[in-house]
Amino acid sequence: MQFATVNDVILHHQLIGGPAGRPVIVFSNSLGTDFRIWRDVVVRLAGDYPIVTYDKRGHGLSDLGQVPYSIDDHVLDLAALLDRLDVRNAIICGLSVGGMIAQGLAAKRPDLVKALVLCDTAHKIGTADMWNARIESVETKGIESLADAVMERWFTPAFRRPENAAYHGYRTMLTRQSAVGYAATCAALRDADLTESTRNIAVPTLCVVGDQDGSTPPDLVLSMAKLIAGARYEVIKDAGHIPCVEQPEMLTEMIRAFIATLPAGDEPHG
Ligand SMILES: O=C(O)CCC(=O)CC(=O)O
Repeated sequence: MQFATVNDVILHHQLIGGPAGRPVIVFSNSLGTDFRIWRDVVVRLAGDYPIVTYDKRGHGLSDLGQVPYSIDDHVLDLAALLDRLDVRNAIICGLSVGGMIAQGLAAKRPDLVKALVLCDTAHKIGTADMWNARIESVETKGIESLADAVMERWFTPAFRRPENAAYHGYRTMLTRQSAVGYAATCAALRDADLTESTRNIAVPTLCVVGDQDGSTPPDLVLSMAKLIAGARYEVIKDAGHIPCVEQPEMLTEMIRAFIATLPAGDEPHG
């Protein structure tokens, strides 16, 4: 099954089976991307763990739904998708807005969350003025008008070489997203301040960030890690905002090492 209707939107997703008794790893992606950004991490983990990837509403092949969105809309979508797939007690790995969705899920549906990997994200990202300016640009001039500036935050200069086909491919991924879904998710980011609920996160948590992240820099991610009791904090060298694309091997190793520290539990999935 690749498409499921939850909360009145069709969500594009993928469930890759894995050995029984292993926790499911769920990946939630960032603003302006779809679940293909996780590919190079997923291929390294597939076979060892069941894996769920999905396109949040307004992105990839998922529906737009009612706009604008709140973080709760995205959180409730993921909760409903995991209920539909009969996944509980999962490791939720979220990048940027996907990491805010992961934090929100841990607060709202702790039964679904065994542990968190919070990647290049924070409890609060940007300011209202910044998001309102971004929404206005997207609505009046389209995503293309922002794309070069976004690429500078997402990727290191080494990745942005003109001859790097992957760089052009991910730029195309950004510009082909729905401008309406992108702006609606900017509104969700603008309105989200998870400081209080993130302070109460009680599951094992790994916080990671690219050393050259221009969207959620290391200091910001560290400030989130400090809110969460016992959280680990790791910096990935030679990566911008999207280490699953730029340094998938390093990120996968960090995820594996983190999972090795987790207690075994009851991890059913359908
Ligand atoms: O990537 C996200 O989900 C939000 C943070 C952001 O603004 C990314 C960007 O710099 O475009």
